[in-house]
Amino acid sequence: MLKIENVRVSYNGIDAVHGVSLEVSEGEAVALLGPNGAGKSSTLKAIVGAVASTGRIEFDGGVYRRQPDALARAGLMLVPEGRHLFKSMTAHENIQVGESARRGRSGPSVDDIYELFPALVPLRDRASWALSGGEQQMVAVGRALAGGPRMLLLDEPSMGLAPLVISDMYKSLAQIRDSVTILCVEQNTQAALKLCQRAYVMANGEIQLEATAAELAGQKRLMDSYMGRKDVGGAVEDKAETTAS
Ligand SMILES: Nc1ncnc2c1ncn2[C@@H]1O[C@H](COP(=O)(O)OP(=O)(O)OP(=O)(O)O)[C@@H](O)[C@H]1O
Repeated sequence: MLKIENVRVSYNGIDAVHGVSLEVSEGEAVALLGPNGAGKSSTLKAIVGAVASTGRIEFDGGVYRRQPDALARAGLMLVPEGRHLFKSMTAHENIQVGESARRGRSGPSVDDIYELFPALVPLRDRASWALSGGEQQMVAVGRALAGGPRMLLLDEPSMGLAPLVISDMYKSLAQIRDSVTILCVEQNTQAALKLCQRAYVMANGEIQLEATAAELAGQKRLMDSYMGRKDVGGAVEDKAETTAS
């Protein structure tokens, strides 16, 4: 469904993504893992045309080059890092904005979205700036889902959230996994490997490893070394998994 080949991104002449190729088939949930600065977000931004890039981006059989609107029309939607909600609009209005991008595609109704995120029901009329990080993340995912995506690109859905909130977010994502194809960028390897069937591990702007989630789940030491985590007296120091909201 999504195939990118030899994608390169550079900022002010400095390469951030060095020729990344990856593929996600329809119906799959795939993780793109890696430490800070690996180039994960830049790869997602290149896919949706939010940064200049070179290389080939194929979605649903069509080749796209710097055409963000065309990709959104084709049903590829990004939930960006930091959520980027319309802060003065309510939670409900943000979700309605998503619905207005549906363009005839089928997908979950607004009621379905409240069913997926019941915590949003009493908050629907609250301005988005007054929501917690976890609640804003629910609205951001709900807004993208309301657009009836065929594929969702999720950029660090766990970022800045407390462990229990991450767990709830990932339970909701597991509920939509069978109806939407997913590419999920994460530093929280545990959460992403539970959601996804397969993963790419990225470091220094390159894909270092591709494996099934089951293979990677059994390779904790290897994953920790890729993610730049160190063992502290037997307990693994993992900023991404312990950051509170
Ligand atoms: N707008 C920008 N201008 C200059 N350099 C940038 C810009 N955005 C990202 N970079 C650099 O590109 C490299 C890759 O960054 P990117 O955000 O893609 O990594 P990441 O793997 O998503 O990291 P994180 O998990 O910390 O978000 C980093 O060295 C970063 O400093």
